This record gives sequence, structure tokens and C-alpha cells, in this order.
Amino acid sequence: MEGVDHLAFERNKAQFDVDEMKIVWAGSREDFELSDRISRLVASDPVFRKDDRAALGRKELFKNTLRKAAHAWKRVIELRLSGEFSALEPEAYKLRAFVDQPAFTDLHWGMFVPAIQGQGTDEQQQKWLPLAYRMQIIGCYAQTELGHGSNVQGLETTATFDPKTDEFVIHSPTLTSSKWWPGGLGKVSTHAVVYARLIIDGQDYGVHGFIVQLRSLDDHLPLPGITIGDIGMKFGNAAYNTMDNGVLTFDHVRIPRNQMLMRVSQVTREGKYVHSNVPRQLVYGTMVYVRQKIVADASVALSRAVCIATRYSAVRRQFGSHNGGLETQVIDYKTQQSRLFPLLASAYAFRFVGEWLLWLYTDVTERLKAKDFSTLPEAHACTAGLKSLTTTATADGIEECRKLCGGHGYLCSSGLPELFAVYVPACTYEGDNIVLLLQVARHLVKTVSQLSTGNKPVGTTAYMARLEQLLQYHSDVKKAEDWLKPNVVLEAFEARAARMCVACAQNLSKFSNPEEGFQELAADLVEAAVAHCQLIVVSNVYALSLLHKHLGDFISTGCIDPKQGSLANEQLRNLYSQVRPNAVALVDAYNYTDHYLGSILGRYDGNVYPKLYEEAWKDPLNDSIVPDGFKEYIQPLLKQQLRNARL
Ligand SMILES: CCCCC/C=C\C/C=C\C/C=C\C/C=C\C/C=C\CCCCC(=O)SCCNC(=O)CCNC(=O)[C@H](O)C(C)(C)COP(=O)(O)OP(=O)(O)OC[C@H]1O[C@@H](n2cnc3c(N)ncnc32)[C@H](O)[C@@H]1OP(=O)(O)O
Ligand SMILES: Cc1cc2nc3c(=O)[nH]c(=O)nc-3n(C[C@H](O)[C@H](O)[C@H](O)COP(=O)(O)OP(=O)(O)OC[C@H]3O[C@@H](n4cnc5c(N)ncnc54)[C@H](O)[C@@H]3O)c2cc1C
Repeated sequence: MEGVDHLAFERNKAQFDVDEMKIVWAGSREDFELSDRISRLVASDPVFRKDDRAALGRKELFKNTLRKAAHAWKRVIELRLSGEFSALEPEAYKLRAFVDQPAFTDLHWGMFVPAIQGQGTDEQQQKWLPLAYRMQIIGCYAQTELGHGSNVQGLETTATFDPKTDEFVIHSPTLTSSKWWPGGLGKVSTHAVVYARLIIDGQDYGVHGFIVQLRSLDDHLPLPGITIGDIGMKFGNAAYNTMDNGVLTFDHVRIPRNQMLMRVSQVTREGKYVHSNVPRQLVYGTMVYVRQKIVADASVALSRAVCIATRYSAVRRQFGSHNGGLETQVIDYKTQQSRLFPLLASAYAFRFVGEWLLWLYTDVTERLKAKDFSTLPEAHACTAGLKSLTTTATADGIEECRKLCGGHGYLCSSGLPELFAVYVPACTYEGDNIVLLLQVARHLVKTVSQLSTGNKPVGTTAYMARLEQLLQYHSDVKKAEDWLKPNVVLEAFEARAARMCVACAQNLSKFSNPEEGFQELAADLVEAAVAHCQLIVVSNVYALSLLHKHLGDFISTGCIDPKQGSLANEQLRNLYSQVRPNAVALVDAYNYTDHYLGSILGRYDGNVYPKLYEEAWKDPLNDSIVPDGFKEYIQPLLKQQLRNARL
């Protein structure tokens, strides 16, 4: 039977309305219609073609990215996708997503503009934002240096106030202070928000943001005192090499005083440092914003991989043929289901968690406007923790999907190698995932230690208020179906997270130096932070497979016993059987075009084998029957073998 028939058959098995699910996935009917329209628009535009990307060299690839970014901007304007001022509108964002090629514009819109919006005064916003909104200047976010990324307070670039000229002098005092990594910096950006130590009259006031012009707006050459370039090829072939991650050094570059972002703190004409009545952590606000975006994007990357692996698993057959009949679809193997279906569930779970985090972020932003900073620690912990949890699971999930597709998953035409290579740096950028979990752990330990002072835990740590009860808890599950009750799963996750946090807090209290204790117990603290973040996911959606995966934690903390663990596993198998007939329909609900998926294995029509065969012949190596180099390197070998044989 041809693949085409396999998927039609699969679609007929679905036990739910796929069109309704498309709307659930998109968020609303309006969002669905918008995504559908824009994804088709991109798919039908020859400039946005991407099937040739893997074969391009770096220079061609980069030029191709510039072309796409310019064309995307033209389309944003022609189709009025940008609202009056900014491309940070859902329509433009969707266009960017479906173009599916990282570019300098991501950092311009995703970090440069938000940094000015969040940290600039009203006056500064009025001056810089209209230019940035019209892309008359192009900006990047220059924070990380060769010597320091995670440790932001360790940055070395200096911004020294010169009261004589009312300027800051931006300087890179050491090799390790070279800015290193900022996307869009290497070849494109005309401006950057540069993070540097503020020095006034010899005193160091810590890291602050400054708007610095890097290149001439006429001929694009670096301005005097600025050395700038690309940091070189990165992991994967095309993947993130569409981006010009850059290196930048300053040799006493002067900027006007009013280019320090002064919403959080100011430097007066007289050189006086004034700190507003707001937490200094607001300087980190852009990172909170982007981490929230990264969580929202995790479900997109994971769902793409899952869509490919699910469709292909329904098309692929191995073993099990009796009397010349059909072999078994690999999706029917229980091992395939137990690896694939939890990822399918995770993609949906991350979609809903992303929506929830957007709500939380919007709420915090509104409160900040009203000068209520009380929820900032919670927003930091949630964005950092969920960024870490979802990107780790997504990167691992994409790789698992590649393995689920067997040998063909390793072909670039499966779409999976490139998806992995583009996605995996998300575990590092915008905060290394372990470093971020340690931030969550600090928040949790602080919460536990404040319980005795009567401080009521709020937000996602509210469950800690029931600590006594959670420490007494033992699951009352008696049969497999009991694990279907959301409250039963939720309580087990709450008790596990609470017990792991309390155990860490108790162990920490044994150290006379808390910081030393924190370093010593870091691995346990990270586990406790993961347990807490998983609880956030579980409290937004139901997730039994996580419980099975981390059974060790649940049993060792005494929340459940081994028998109840086996019942969870039994229930999970029942659930896999229920998902099985719906699997293809569940991934169809993502409504991805073949252009966006970029995968022969994940084609909507399931016509995998003829297309794989056709694609192989397009490889440049097949341009000639006898390869270049035959005469120089193969023929002499063959002749030598002949001579040896004669001897
Ligand atoms: C053409 C058409 C186009 C149309 C286009 C349309 C749309 C645009 C398309 C896309 C754009 C959208 C989005 C973009 C999405 C993706 C972008 C793409 C790629 C991403 C590139 C990645 C960029 C980067 O990587 S930038 C660099 C990021 N760097 C980091 O993340 C560094 C990590 N380190 C830290 O964050 C911190 O230093 C630390 C680890 C938290 C360490 O802090 P610590 O040692 O504790 O010390 P400190 O004194 O600094 O902090 C103490 C105190 O502060 C609290 N804290 C820390 N951080 C925060 C925070 N962020 N917010 C609030 N509070 C914070 C901490 O908890 C402590 O609190 P307390 O004292 O204990 O109470
Ligand atoms: C593709 C890509 C794009 C990027 N884009 C930008 C950009 O646009 N702008 C920008 O400013 N930056 C950018 N970055 C830089 C990025 O933000 C940093 O690389 C990231 O924050 C990690 O910091 P690091 O490189 O210093 O890692 P390190 O901190 O050196 O990490 C190395 C190892 O040390 C461990 N480690 C570090 N500190 C601790 C600790 N306290 N406890 C335990 N373990 C620890 C980490 O877990 C990791 O295993 C980008 C990076 C990449 C890969």
C-alpha cells in the first residue's frame, strides 16, 4: 500500500473533530485564521523557499538570509502586518515564524526594541523607538563577553563618565571583555544596547545598558574605535549559521550621556548617580521577556518534530507480515508509542503552559507599570525555570524524534537534523539551563525559609503553605484508573516538590556558610527546581508520563509506593492505546504546511518513499555520474590495486 493511503486511513480513525482542535491549538478562531493565511502566504512565495538551504555555503546562506529578511519586511509593510509602529504585532511575528530562518531581525525586534521599551525613559523611547520601528536603525543586544555570559555582574566592558564633555567613554579593557555572541552584531547592526560597568569618578556602579552606534548609516563601516566581525561557523550546516553572531571591541568610544538607558537609574549632568525607586533587577527585564517568548516557542519546535515522527511512524512498516500481508506500522509498537506519545502530550502541554506564562508576564508588566514590584521574583523564577524545563525537553525530544524515524531521520531531507541544530542553542542562550534552575532553587529555598516567619507563599509556590499536609501525604491510589484523576496526580507532584525543597533547605541549614552549602548541594537543588517546574506544567495540564519518568523521586520521597508506580505505568499503557487511533489527527491539528515542516518524512500526504528517492537525485554529488576527483584520487588507487594483484 502507498503511504498516501496509510495517512488517509489514519485520519479516518480520529475520534475527535480535527478542525475544532486546530482552533484549540491556535488559541482562537481568529488566531487560527491568521496563522493559516500567513503560513500559506509564506509557503507560496518563492523568495521564502528553503529546501535548498542545506547545500549553501556560509556566504550564500547569509546573503539568502538578508534577502529573506528584506523581503519579509517588505511584505510586512505591503500587507500592513505591522500595526502603525511596530513589527512586534502577532501578524508580523507569525510571518517571521513561518519564514523559519533565524536572522538579525530576531534580535532587533526581540531584544533591542524591548530593551529600549523596558529600560529607556519616555524621552529616550520617543527618540529611538520610531527609528527602530521603521528599521531606519538596526539594533542588537550586546551583553555577553568572551569571558563572561552567565555571570552578568562579572562583565568587564566599562562606560566611564567624562563630566568635561558630558559623555560616556565605552572601552574594552581586556581581551575577555570583547563582546562575543550577540546575534545580528557581526555584519548587520548599526546600533546596539551595550551592557557595561558604569564608572563615575573612579567608582564602579555595576552593569547598565547604553545605546551605542556601531556602524555608519551611510556606508555601513564601523565607527572610529570600533572593531567588529562575525565569530565564525556554529553547530550544524545551515541551522543557526544564518545568524551573524558577532565580536565587538571598543577603544575609548564616546557617546552622549543621554544614551545610557535611564529608566532604572540616572547619571546627572554633574555626574551624580541617582537610583529610581524601582528594583535594580529591572535592568534584566529584557531577559525575562525573551525567556517567556522562548517558552511559547518550545511547543512549536517540539510539535514540528512530533508531527514528522508521528506521520512517518504511521507510514513506516517493519516486521510482522503473515502470509504475504502487510507488515506492522511502526507506530503500533508499544515501545514506539511509549517514546512518541509522551512527546506528543508534551507539545500540547507546553503550548498551554506558554499561554499561561504569557498571562503571568502580562500581569507582571501591568503591575510594574503601577509600581507594584511584588511579583517580580515569581516572574523571574517562572520564566527562568520554564525556559530551562521546556527547552531541555524540546531539544531532547527533537533528537528522540530523529531516532524514532530510524535511518531516514538522519537525512537532512527529514527536516530533523536542521531543526535540532537550530533549536539546541536555546538550552544555552538567554541563560544556561542549569544556571537558570539554580535561580529557581534560590527562590524555592528562600520561600521555604520564610515559612517560619509567617510569610505566606504566593503564586506557583502557594502549595508550600500546606507544607505540613504535604509532608504527611501518601497517595491513596488503589487501581490504575485512579491515576486518571487530575487531583491525584497534582497532589503527588506537590508533595514530591515540597519534600525535595524541604530536604534541600534542611541540608543547607547544616552549613555555617549558606553560599558554600548552596555550591555543595547544587545538584540536589537543581533536581528540586525541576520538580517544582514540572509541577507548574502539571497544574496547567495533565501529565502522567512525567510521573512515570521520575518514579524514583516519587518513591524515594515516600509520596507513592512501588505498587502505585506500577499502576501508573499500567494506566499509561491504557492511555497510549487511546491516543493511538488519534495520533495522526492530533498532529494534523497543528495545521503546519509542508513548506513549514520542511520534511519529506512528515509530508501531509504520507508519500514518503517516491519523494525521498526523487530528492536523493537532487544532491549536487549526483550532478555527474563520475565524481570530481575520480581521476586524481580514485583511479590511481584502483590502478595500484591492480598492480598489487598482478604482483
Ligand atoms: C522582517 C520582519 C520581522 C518581523 C519580526 C517580528 C518579530 C520578531 C521575531 C522574533 C523576536 C521575538 C522574540 C525573540 C526570541 C528569541 C530570540 C532569539 C534568540 C535569542 C538570542 C539569545 C540572546 C541572549 O542570549 S542575550 C544574553 C542572555 N544572558 C543571560 O541570560 C545571562 C544569564 N545570567 C543571568 O540572568 C544573571 O546574571 C543570573 C544568572 C540571574 C545571576 O544573577 P545573580 O548571580 O543572582 O546576581 P545578581 O546580583 O545579578 O541577581 C541577584 C538578584 O536578582 C534576581 N534576579 C536575577 N535575574 C533576574 C531577572 N531577570 N529578573 C528579576 N530578578 C532577577 C535574583 O533572583 C536575585 O534576587 P534576590 O536578591 O535573591 O532577591
Ligand atoms: C546561539 C547563541 C546566540 C546568542 N545570542 C546572544 C545575544 O544576542 N546577545 C548576548 O548578549 N548573548 C548571546 N548569547 C550568549 C548566551 O546568552 C550565553 O552563552 C549564555 O548566557 C551562557 O553563558 P556562558 O556562555 O557564559 O556559559 P557558561 O556560564 O560559561 O557555562 C559553561 C558551563 O558552566 C556551567 N555554570 C556556569 N555557572 C555556573 C554556576 N554558577 N553553577 C553551576 N554551573 C555553572 C554551565 O551550566 C555550563 O555547563 C548567545 C549564545 C548562543 C549560543
